[in-house]
Amino acid sequence: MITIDRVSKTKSRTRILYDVSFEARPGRVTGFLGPNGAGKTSTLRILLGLDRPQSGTALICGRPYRKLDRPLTTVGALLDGSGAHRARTARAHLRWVAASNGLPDRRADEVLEVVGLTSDARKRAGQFSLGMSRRLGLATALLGDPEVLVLDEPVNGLDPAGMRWIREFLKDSAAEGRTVLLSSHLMGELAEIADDVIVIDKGRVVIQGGLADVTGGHRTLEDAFLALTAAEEGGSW
Ligand SMILES: Nc1ncnc2c1ncn2[C@@H]1O[C@H](COP(=O)(O)OP(=O)(O)OP(=O)(O)O)[C@@H](O)[C@H]1O
Repeated sequence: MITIDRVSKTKSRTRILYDVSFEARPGRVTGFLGPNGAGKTSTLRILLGLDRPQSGTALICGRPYRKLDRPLTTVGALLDGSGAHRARTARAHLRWVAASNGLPDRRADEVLEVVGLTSDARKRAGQFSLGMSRRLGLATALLGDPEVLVLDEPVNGLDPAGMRWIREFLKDSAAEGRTVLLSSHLMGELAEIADDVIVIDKGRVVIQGGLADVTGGHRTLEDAFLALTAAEEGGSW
């Protein structure tokens, strides 16, 4: 469960988040949708304890990230890149992260298998393609078998097969009872996978609810969003 309650943030004297509130529930894929610069990454960074809000709270399973002990066992996150040092092999990277969270070495091989990287375990992260790096990042997020997954633009730049793989993976994760929160600026992509949708624009949540409710009487989620924001300044989707 993820609970964001009236989170506000100012950066360089500019307000970038205004009382952002939403929930992401277990067993569901929640899509956090908005154009470039809407505030998605800023919100996720606060949720993951990488930044502090001026006001409001962001909780994972009822606690702020910083209060989780062995956080990897509660939440797995995928932000930019895989997080692995270029010179480290995939397996060495995973073993290192596992050890830092008190997890056994064998988890490295288990998660490599889950993401389909077993045959690349001895390759250095610097030799990985974008799709492989994304899989390695996901493997890292899964090390602690967390009940919550948070992913920032996980399909960005992936080829259709990679996109489909992540989509299926996240759906299966939610079906197993996990809370899955993913951000995207790709409405079509989110419409394929999300059960619930939160739309953010210029730092404010403009609508949230089940996918069908948010799409409402509109043909697509994109039409719904454009109608909501009256296509201010043309947007940048
Ligand atoms: N360090 C900073 N100083 C000032 N403004 C910032 C800073 N970091 C982010 N911002 C601003 O905050 C707003 C939200 O940025 P954020 O990266 O959260 O958006 P986003 O929805 O993730 O966008 P994208 O889809 O482009 O990744 C943007 O207007 C951005 O310019």
